Amino acid sequence: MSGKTVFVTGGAGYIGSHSVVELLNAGYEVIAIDNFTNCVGDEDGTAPSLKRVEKITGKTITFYKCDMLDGARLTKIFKQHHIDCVIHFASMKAVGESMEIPLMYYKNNLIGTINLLEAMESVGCYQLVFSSTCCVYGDPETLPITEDHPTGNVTNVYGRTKYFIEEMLKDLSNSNEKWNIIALRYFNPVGAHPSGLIGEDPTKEFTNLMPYIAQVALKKKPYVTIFGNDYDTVDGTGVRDYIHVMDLAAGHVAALKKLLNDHLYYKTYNLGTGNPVSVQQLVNIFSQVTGQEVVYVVKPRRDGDIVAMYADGQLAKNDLGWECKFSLERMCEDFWRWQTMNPNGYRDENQVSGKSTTNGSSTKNTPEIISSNGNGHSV
Ligand SMILES: O=c1ccn([C@@H]2O[C@H](COP(=O)(O)OP(=O)(O)O[C@H]3O[C@H](CO)[C@H](O)[C@H](O)[C@H]3O)[C@@H](O)[C@H]2O)c(=O)[nH]1
Repeated sequence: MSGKTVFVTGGAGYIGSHSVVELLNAGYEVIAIDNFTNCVGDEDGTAPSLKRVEKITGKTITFYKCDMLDGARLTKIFKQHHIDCVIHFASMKAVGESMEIPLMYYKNNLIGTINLLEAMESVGCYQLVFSSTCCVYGDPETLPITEDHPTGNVTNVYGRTKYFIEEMLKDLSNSNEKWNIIALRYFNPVGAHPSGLIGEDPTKEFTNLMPYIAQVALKKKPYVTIFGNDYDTVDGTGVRDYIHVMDLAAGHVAALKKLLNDHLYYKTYNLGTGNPVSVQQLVNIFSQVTGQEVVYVVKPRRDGDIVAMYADGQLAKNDLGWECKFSLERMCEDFWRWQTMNPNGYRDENQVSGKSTTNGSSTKNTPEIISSNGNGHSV
């Protein structure tokens, strides 16, 4: 058991909540904050996702509803606890939206991070795992992508905020050798915890591929749009590296262990499977695994889309002793379980009761399973 206390920003969100499960299971104490921009929060300021995490793990989380733009409050929380290390997930993250309201993205992501770093400095906490993205590589010059691939040629504002933060963290680690920072560059996280109790529940429109496919399989949307089938790829559709969110979560625990054992100053790692998967392949596999019909329509390419991105994960494997365990089939299966048990995400009445987070209360949920024997097909 680690006995260390980890401060998790964006802890109630999709990747945050799954990582909190892994942290608790690894013996860490967790203090989490969230402002509920990307996830559902209860009216009393508690997080339904984290109540379910407590149910899954049988452990308790200290939670604060807190906006990272409120630097004074952040520092106050740091001064109230002994915090050994930080995992920083919180950010605005929708690529399309970032192009429409860039100032909001720069303000939230950059200033929020600066406030966090100042709060950490104020209590002498210098261990940080930062949630970055493969977006920092821009349109890749070579595949699979290694960590030394050039960064900065980013195609959207969201990715640029992450790139700027990476640069800032690098400067910080050069300025004071006490800093010990890992930036994890995620490829495309999908799937859900195998219990079906926690998963991705976007507060805004569904835009990412797997959540959209699931909405179609649930008959909540009529069809999936495949953005372009004339790329130079295996079947003409876009290629990505989908990674199970539980593998990603385990990657954070591995990174944290590394930080607590070694002084790295500043280091980046890719978290991906290295397995290239096309849009068409994902539609087909999702349909096969779930036995649901996934209707799709091919339309023109989406503006700004990159043709193909997948990771070289060797460095994380060697240094962190971490590798992906879950197959693409398992990603679909677990995502579908979450969706069918919670067709309205955390908004459903909640069947889960358990120990509550700070100020928490029990909630209920109504599972619903829609079945059909169809397969993926186009219209
Ligand atoms: O309805 C859809 C949605 C997506 N796609 C295609 O599916 C692939 C994946 O698209 P997503 O929108 O799911 O994901 P992106 O790769 O565009 O972006 C995601 O992964 C990035 C890293 O690669 C960032 O993390 C970003 O925040 C996150 O949204 C792309 O080829 C896209 O064109 C479709 O064909 N139809």
